[in-house]
Amino acid sequence: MRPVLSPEEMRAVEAAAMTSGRVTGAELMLRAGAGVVAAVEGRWSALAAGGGRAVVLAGRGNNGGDGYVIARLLREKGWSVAIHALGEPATKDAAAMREDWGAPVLELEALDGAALDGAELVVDALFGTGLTRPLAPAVSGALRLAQEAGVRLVAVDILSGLSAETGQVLSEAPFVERPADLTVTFQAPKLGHVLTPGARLTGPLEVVDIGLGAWLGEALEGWQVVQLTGPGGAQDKVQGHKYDHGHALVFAGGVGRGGAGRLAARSALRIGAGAVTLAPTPGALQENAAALDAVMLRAVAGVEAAEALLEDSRLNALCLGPGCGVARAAEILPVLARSGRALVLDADALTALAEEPARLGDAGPRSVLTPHPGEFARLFPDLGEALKAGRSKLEVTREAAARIGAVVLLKGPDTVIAAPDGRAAINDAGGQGAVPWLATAGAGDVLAGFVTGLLARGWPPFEAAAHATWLHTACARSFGPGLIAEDLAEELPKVLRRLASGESA
Ligand SMILES: NC(=O)C1=CN([C@@H]2O[C@H](COP(=O)(O)OP(=O)(O)OC[C@H]3O[C@@H](n4cnc5c(N)ncnc54)[C@H](O)[C@@H]3O)[C@@H](O)[C@H]2O)[C@@H](O)CC1
Ligand SMILES: [K+]
Repeated sequence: MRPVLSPEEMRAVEAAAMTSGRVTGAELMLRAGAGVVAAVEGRWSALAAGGGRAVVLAGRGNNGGDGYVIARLLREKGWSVAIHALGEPATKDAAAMREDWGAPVLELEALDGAALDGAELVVDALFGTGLTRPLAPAVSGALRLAQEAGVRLVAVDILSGLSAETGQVLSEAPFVERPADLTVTFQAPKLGHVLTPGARLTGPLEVVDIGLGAWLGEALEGWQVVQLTGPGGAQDKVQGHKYDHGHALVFAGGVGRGGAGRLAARSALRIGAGAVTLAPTPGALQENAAALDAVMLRAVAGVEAAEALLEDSRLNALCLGPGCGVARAAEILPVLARSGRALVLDADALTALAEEPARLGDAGPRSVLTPHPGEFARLFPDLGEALKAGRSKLEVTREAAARIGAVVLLKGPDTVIAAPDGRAAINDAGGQGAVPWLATAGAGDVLAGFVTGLLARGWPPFEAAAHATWLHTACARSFGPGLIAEDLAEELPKVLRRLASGESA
């Protein structure tokens, strides 16, 4: 796990550092520029010898200021460097760096194919965390030329055109969706690096320490967003009886509709719930019995049977939705909500909730809702619209969680998990660690089962949702292409074994 900052938080960190008097903006800019050059040399050792041709695209703000530093450092290493700038520097520090460059600067409009011909490196220092409006066509046009020339493209802080806040593309003209060959950011990743499409367009990301570590914690007391980069807690089961690890109850549907529930149930068992019971309709008991061994079975016809079953206080985590049927989910949901147990609501349970929005608050603080974007938009139509209109996925998920007082896990290549208190985690599976083969039928049922299993083991809802999400992608990554949902839970032991031995998952 590592912190992910909004542009505003990054500015607060920078301001705290400068207010302390221990570092100046110019010093930070010099460190940033030097960090980019070192990252380029580290990534492409052939470039470390210098002597190549580089084109630096510089904006008018401090991102451009970093560009002037990079240009000067490359020149000192024997590179031939041309700078194409959007205009005169508009900040004091950037102007000072332009001064230190001391050589002519070309206009951005003068960038053409000839200027890029034979170049080994294009440095994009047009806009960084300050981008708030769509790129003008002249700017995206210059970027497009560089992207289409096939020259190595290094983005300073963030690819220009990406919002560091939302990860959305901000551009008036169509934007070439070619990922940067390297993005070098400072001190900590920004939201725009982990939310899609930013995660994909960022390309490989390097985070350079520019000496702001001391102020990170101090300035960000309310800072609560993390990127899931590893397991979210200890894996080990402590010694004990099976019921010391909880007993999960997964509701399933009627005849011929048991697959999703079985996947969820098996996944809950694999992730370590001490016992798991599947509860289909009485008519579907036989077919489920034929397909299950370690997972136990109890038929539940409706409300009364559910209530009777929940008298068993060992059943401590419930899962409603996968393959359950909307009518059945709607009928049983109030019983489960009243029970106060930890509760995962997925699939048909979410559809049932969307049909009766007044019940959204019933879920309760120990619940986790796991919608995909379509379900999310049905549950929270205004937030779904806001998302479509470019509002941050992080913010809408947080708002949804705060509204209903439960954890919301909004799926996608950039799954966002938000707690009602504002904590949030982003699982970036859309960028470098992309696992496209995870988009397969039943994968969501497995995720619901993983969350349920961790809840049964006593994990708090936010941590359970975050950790399950991370393990889910780790399983997909470990299995690789050809994956079907059945493979996910079967891959889990291998992933857990690797984690236990300290290897990466
Ligand atoms: N925050 C920090 O601690 C550090 C920041 N540094 C650099 O400074 C950058 C941020 O600099 P700035 O805040 O000056 O912002 P930028 O250089 O990203 O943008 C410059 C200005 O352009 C304007 N603008 C926004 N969208 C526009 C558009 N579509 N067309 C035209 N103008 C637009 C904004 O007013 C913005 O302030 C970072 O990305 C990073 O590269 C580094 O120098 C080192 C330290
Ligand atoms: K940039």
